[in-house]
Amino acid sequence: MWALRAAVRPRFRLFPLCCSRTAPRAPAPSFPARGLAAVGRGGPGNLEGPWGRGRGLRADGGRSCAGDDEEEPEDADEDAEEELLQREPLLPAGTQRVCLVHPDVKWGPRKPQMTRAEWQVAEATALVHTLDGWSVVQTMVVSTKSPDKKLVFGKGNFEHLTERIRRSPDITCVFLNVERMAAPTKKELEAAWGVEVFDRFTVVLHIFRCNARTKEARLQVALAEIPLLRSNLKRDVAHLHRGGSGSRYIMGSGESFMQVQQRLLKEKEAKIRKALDGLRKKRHVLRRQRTRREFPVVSMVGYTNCGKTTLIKALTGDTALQPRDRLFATLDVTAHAGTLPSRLTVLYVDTIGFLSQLPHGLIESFAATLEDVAHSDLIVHVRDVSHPEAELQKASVVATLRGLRLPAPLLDSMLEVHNKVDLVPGYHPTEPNVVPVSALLGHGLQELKAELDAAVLKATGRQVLTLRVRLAGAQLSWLHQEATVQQVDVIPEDGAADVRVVISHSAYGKFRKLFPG
Ligand SMILES: Nc1nc2c(ncn2[C@@H]2O[C@H](COP(=O)(O)OP(=O)(O)OP(=O)(O)O)[C@@H](O)[C@H]2O)c(=O)[nH]1
Ligand SMILES: [Mg+2]
Repeated sequence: MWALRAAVRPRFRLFPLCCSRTAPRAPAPSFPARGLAAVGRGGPGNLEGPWGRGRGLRADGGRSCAGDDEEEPEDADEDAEEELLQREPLLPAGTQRVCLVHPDVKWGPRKPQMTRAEWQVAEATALVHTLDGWSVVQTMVVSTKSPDKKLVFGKGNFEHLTERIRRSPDITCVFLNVERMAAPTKKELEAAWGVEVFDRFTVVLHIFRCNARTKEARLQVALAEIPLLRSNLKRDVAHLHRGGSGSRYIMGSGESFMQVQQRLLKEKEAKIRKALDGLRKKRHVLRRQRTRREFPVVSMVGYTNCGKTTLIKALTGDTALQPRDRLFATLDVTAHAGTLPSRLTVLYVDTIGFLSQLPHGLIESFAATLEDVAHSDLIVHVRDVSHPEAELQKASVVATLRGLRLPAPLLDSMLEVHNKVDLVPGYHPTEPNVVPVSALLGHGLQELKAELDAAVLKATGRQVLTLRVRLAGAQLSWLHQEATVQQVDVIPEDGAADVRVVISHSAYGKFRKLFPG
């Protein structure tokens, strides 16, 4: 920063010490984005709000996921919401030795673009290892022309695969690396292989369940699960009918078992949407308050595990942030206050990471959370340039952002950060306008902060001005309140001061009106 101080004239000088717009002196605590109103109550160094409470969860309706505490319901609404979150486990408990089966589509319209089977397998393996007690004991990459067919593979390959799985007693389940598996496919594969079979949707959903902390994130996961419950319902009803144990009509209601279950599911979906709507309204109110306080918001987006949380931690010094070497470590959108060289306080929003072929329903369910990205002043796209599939990851993130229909100026002004350069000796970005950093080692952070400063000032229409104010009046304290005071040079003989401020257009307009001349 303090190049600014070097430019000071040899006069008596004051630096702002306690204004609400200056840097928090202690590292600011993190807080869920929906709790941003707290900023308005005492500045970012003095946040209060729900982030201090244990944000535990019962993620799978019975078995709590590692590291979670129970969250106390506060009122009847919360009780009802808790009830919506009680669900059957998606995946079996305990240690699992997984056989990863990857259908390799080498030709045709379903062939994945820009990627190779080995990286898809590596990503699927990383997903499995995210689950406590789960490990991949065998990996089988099997060619197929038509992954949409009921048995996914051609006859010969399928028989060969079945024999290999059947001959391996150490395998406890199979992860079939397809986006979604139809219920009849799952049933037939399980019958043939003699173990449970899961698709990417179920595995990712389970990880989401385990990692979601806030009520909103948990409800969003519950909403994303509805299609899965629907297809399970069809399977269960077919099973009941075949077993002859399901009565076709529920006594007196005139509804079949299937209709009752579907109705209940519809009601559940409506309740979840309503609860989410309530949270969304709260979020809107809080966002309005935040806009009034005019803290610029910088959203960090990027592929999962690229280092978003680590970078925010490095930029803010927020020790509450816990980066982890696992996919989807962050599921709750949280905001963290930091200071730029101009002394401007900004809020960095940590977001859920993206994944190529992330099931659509999941992204849609998280659209409300991602609304914060749409309402930010600047988007920073963090990339892991040490990753062999860095280009594919970039394409996947950009495509997802486009799908969110963000305002064009926001997409156009996006800043790209190349992270983990410490893992690529001699790294030099080939593209212009990108900032190379190592969030872990703290390399390149000053350059990044300078870029962020310029981009935030531009995006928010703020300007750096030097204003002459009278010391006797209220101008100086008004500027401390409504702008970011960078420097005050007192001119004793005039009873005045030259004040350098970062000020928004609207605040400057108010200043001129309040203190004409
Ligand atoms: N070597 C190196 N590792 C890094 C760097 N930045 C982050 N990491 C590591 O990458 C892993 C993931 O970091 P996170 O900050 O949790 O990544 P994220 O993008 O927030 O991940 P999700 O929340 O899961 O999407 C952690 O093990 C970090 O220590 C870096 O600059 N260099
Ligand atoms: Mg994270």
